[in-house]
Amino acid sequence: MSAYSELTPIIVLTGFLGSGKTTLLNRLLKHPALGDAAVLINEFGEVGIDHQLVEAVDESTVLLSSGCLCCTIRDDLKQAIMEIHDKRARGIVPPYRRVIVETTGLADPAPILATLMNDVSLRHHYRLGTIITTVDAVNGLDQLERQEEPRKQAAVADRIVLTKTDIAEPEAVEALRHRLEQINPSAEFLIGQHGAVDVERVLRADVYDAAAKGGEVLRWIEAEAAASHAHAGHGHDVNRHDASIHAFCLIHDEPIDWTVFGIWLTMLLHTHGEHILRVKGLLNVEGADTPVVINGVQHIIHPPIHLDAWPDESRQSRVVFIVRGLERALIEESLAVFNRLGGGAPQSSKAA
Ligand SMILES: Nc1nc2c(ncn2[C@@H]2O[C@H](COP(=O)(O)OP(=O)(O)OP(=O)(O)O)[C@@H](O)[C@H]2O)c(=O)[nH]1
Repeated sequence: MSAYSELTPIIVLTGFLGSGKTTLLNRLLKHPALGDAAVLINEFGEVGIDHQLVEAVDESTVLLSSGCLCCTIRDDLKQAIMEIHDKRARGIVPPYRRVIVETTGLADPAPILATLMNDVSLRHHYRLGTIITTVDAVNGLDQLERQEEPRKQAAVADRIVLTKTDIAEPEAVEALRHRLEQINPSAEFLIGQHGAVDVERVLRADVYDAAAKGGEVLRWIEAEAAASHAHAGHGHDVNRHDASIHAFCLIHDEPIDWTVFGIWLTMLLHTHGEHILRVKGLLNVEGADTPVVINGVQHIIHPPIHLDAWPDESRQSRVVFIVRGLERALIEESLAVFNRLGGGAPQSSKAA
């Protein structure tokens, strides 16, 4: 076994759906300390888009799209890290000094931490580093009340990065911070508008100390470690997530009319935003050579981003929805109406 100081730290970047993980990751990867980091990205649902939005995508970026990281963690995460480790040893990927794992927004962090802390083969070469949790200042308080995942994500954090403070009311930011301090008094708080954080502060003393987070966090991790021994190889725990949450992807081959699409999405989020936890897509827009990225979180649509190039060969538009208690058929029907009126929206859908 290597000396502790020689172990490669694994930074975990977590935070609820749409809270700004990928935005922050892109900023972190520009910092010299993290420029060579290996990155593992996990998405909820079959069709991943995030890895296409991380700017420094290369052989050191691995997409774990087979499901939710916290469910398949015992095999997939370990396997992905060991594969990249092996590639580093054989010179197939450039040497890296850190690994960053971006979880899904729906991740329960406990099994992830349990694996990174306790897996015998990982422990030979890796150690858990800083846990960074992004919390959306606009939707965060509501998400903390409604869902268990964001509460756990906040509770395990070393650093909590408050995002979207630029579009939130100052009183709302204060109330959110107060709630987060109750959940995790040991975390250091940072403001990270559009991912702009003090990276030195984020990385300082990157040794994870579960004991400092309070008894509850230790109990979660120990329970996961015990469950991992009891159920080795059992795979996905269907009860881990609220069964009313599901993801699907709409795909469209022809270029999309931007104005009509914008009206449809605005109306959809206005009416059903409470149930639309996340929508993100890569659009082939009429008259544009390169794709437009759209992002929505509940009732909010973020400004679209024009990419400089397509991330892959496909020129299809892809829009991923993660919804709670909303039927896919409802969105498809609304699309059908839209298509009859204006045309040009995604038509087919793929379950995830
Ligand atoms: N105004 C504002 N928008 C932000 C900020 N941070 C992120 N965003 C926007 O929020 C949207 C979602 O950001 P992402 O980085 O994709 O969020 P994520 O947590 O990776 O999303 P999932 O992987 O789907 O959970 C994007 O449109 C971002 O541009 C911020 O500080 N201020």
